[in-house]
Parts: sequence; C-alpha cells; structure tokens
Amino acid sequence: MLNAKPMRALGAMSGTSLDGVDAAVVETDGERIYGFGDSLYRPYSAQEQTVLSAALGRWPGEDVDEALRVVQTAHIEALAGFHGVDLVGFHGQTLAHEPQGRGTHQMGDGDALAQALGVPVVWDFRSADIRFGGEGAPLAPFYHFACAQWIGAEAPLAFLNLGGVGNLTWVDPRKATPDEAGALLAFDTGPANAPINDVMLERRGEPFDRDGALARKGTVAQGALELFLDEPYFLKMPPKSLDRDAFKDMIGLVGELDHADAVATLTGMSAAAVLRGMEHCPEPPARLLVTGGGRKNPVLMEMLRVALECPVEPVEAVGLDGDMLEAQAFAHLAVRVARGLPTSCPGTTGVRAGVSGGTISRPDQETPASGGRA
Ligand SMILES: Nc1ncnc2c1ncn2[C@@H]1O[C@H](COP(=O)(O)OP(=O)(O)OP(=O)(O)O)[C@@H](O)[C@H]1O
Ligand SMILES: CC(=O)N[C@H]1[C@@H]2OC[C@@H](O2)[C@@H](O)[C@@H]1O[C@H](C)C(=O)O
Repeated sequence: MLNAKPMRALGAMSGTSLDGVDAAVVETDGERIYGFGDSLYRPYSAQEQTVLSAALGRWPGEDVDEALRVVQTAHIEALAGFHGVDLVGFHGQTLAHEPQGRGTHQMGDGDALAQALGVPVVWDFRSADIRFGGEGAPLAPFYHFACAQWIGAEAPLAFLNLGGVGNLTWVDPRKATPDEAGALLAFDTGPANAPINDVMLERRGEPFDRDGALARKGTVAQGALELFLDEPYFLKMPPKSLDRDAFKDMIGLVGELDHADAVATLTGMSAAAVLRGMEHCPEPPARLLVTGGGRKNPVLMEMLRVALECPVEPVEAVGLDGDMLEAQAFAHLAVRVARGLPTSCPGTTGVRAGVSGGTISRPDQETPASGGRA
C-alpha cells in the first residue's frame, strides 16, 4: 500500500448508554496513528435521553423524527466548533441491531451533517458488513490494531470496551495489517453497563452506579449469576454481536434482591461475561487494556483483576484516552473508508472477506480549513 498523507479526521460516537456525543480528532492515514487532537463531550439532557430511549428498537421508516432531531442537533453542536478538519466519521445512534434479521440501524443523517458542517462525512459504517454476511459489529477492532502499534506493543494484547454493551478485541501487533489472518479476533462479550444503569434508574432514580458504590455494599447472588451464564450466547463461538437490550431479561433475575445485591449481581454478570469471552483469545494476552465508562467502576475492574492472570488496566496506562477511544475509532475508520481500505474482516465481524463499510457524503461547498479547535 502506498503511503498516504495523514488526515485530520474528526470522529463522533453516540453510544448505547445514551449519555451523550463524544467527539475527537485523530491524525491518521487510516493505517497508522500520527497524533491526537482536541476532543469534546456533549451530554444529552434528561429530556433528550427520554426521547432517544423511547426510540430504541425502531427501524428506518418508523417514527423516529423527534429522536433524529435530537441526534442531528447534538452532533452539530458537538462538531461545529472543530476547525481544520478534513473528514468526519459519524457513527450515529444505534437504535436496533439484528445482524441475522432486519439488519442494523444507526440513526443519523450524514448528508445533512455534511451540509451543516461543510466537511465530507462518512457514515452508515455497519450496513455493508452485514450485507456481506458479517455481524456489523464490533468495528473498533481495526482502530485497536492501530492503537497497539501506536503504543509499540510487541506481544498479543487485548482491548476491552465496557460501554452499555461490552466488546473485546484480541490483537496480534506482530501482523502487518489488521485484516491479515490471525491479526484480530473480536466480538461483543455481553451486557456491561446497560443493565446496571437500567436498574439504578428504576430503583434509585440515578443514571448509573457511580464508582461502583452500591455494588460494593452488596453481594453477588451466585444462583442468578449461574442462570445468566446458561445463556446460549456464551457458548457461541465468535464472531458475535449484541443489541443493547438483548439481555434485558437478566434484570428479572435480580428482581427479588435488595438494591445493593441486585447491582452487585449485575456487576458480577458483566464481569463474568468478559471472563467467558477471554476464553476465546487465541493465546493469552500480555495485558488487558480497558476503555469505556466501565473502567471507572472499581468494583467491576476488581472482579476482572482477581480472575485474570494478566494485568487489567485502563487504557490511560498506555497514554490513550478511554473516554474518547470509540470516537477516535470512527475518525480512523472514516479515513479507511475514504481510502477504500477494509474496516472489518472475518476475525472481527465474521464478514465473508474484508469489507470497507460506510457511505461518504460531500457538502455542496466545503468550509476552508481554518485555525481553532483541533
Ligand atoms: N465513575 C463511574 N463509575 C461507574 N460507572 C461509570 C462511571 N463513569 C461512567 N460509568 C459507566 O459508563 C457508562 C458510559 O460508558 P460509555 O460512554 O463507554 O458507553 P457508550 O459509549 O455509550 O456505550 P457503547 O460502547 O456500548 O456504545 C455510564 O452509563 C456508566 O454506566
Ligand atoms: C450495533 C452497535 O452499535 N454496537 C456497538 C455497541 O456498543 C459496544 C458494542 O455494542 C459494539 O459492538 C458496538 O460499538 C463499538 C463502538 C464497535 O463497533 O466497536
């Protein structure tokens, strides 16, 4: 592959926990990371979250107008202050995900965003992968490969994202490219924060279990944990992916428990799902680097540490930003799409062969690069 000039790409991610939009700049040619730029978090208001929650499970053509307005407005507010950007990677808001059924729905209008920002926008990253037999997720693994090289890793390691859903990427940084056979194995581990958040909201009126404070006071109910681990998903070989609410029924398993035991048990379930996932690693990783909001939950992190032989650290241990890694991933992937490079491969989504997902929308008039944020 000829060397390409690095671009200043701006990625935007609105994740399954519906907390807000993360936006971050990466200098990248889609293969290597050259540096990081500015970043910004634009939270959704409680009212916006209510609108988005109500739209979960809906497909294109169903009643999503109000939710679409929330997503578009929040993204324009988050992204408009960045200048000197060559390309935007716009993930959108996942409302529904059925790779073997109706497909996947990342709500968002990349055309309108390109017009509003005056910058080309890459969006709809997941559909092409599903068309070619893949799960459509996870897609961050190609960026994890670039991160492994950026930090100079020489032995296989793993990245774990603890968002609403958990996903694990095993990386062999000795391979030349992410789509080389054996370079990556990735899949969703199971629910991570989503069920904890749902129960915290329902029982305590709080959006999440800050610092694992409630889980720490409770005890994991072993019976419920075992029932959870009987789910056929855990026996399935990767690649595999999940919808946010695929495990909604697990909340019923803790229905009879008091608040602290319920949250401790859901936290234990998230950790146990990761531990099951680790068994799929082709060889033991030298370390497990954790990104996403769950890395800030010390109870969850401790459950992983006591059960695993390798060090379990937040990605900050290697100088990466765990709040922005997914936004950066979609910046990096946008550049890959612009260059026609694959964004997924059999090891990451089960797609038949490497495929470059994403649609590029160009504005009628591009905004000249200028100074400012990023
Ligand atoms: N201090 C904290 N203590 C405990 N949990 C936390 C803390 N900070 C964040 N979290 C959890 O992390 C979640 C946000 O994580 P993140 O932003 O990675 O999710 P997401 O990107 O929306 O999800 P996904 O990766 O599934 O799309 C919060 O909803 C909360 O559950
Ligand atoms: C369909 C969808 O939006 N999936 C998300 C979700 O959130 C975490 C996990 O489930 C992962 O599969 C994916 O996001 C990350 C960014 C990914 O594609 O790598």
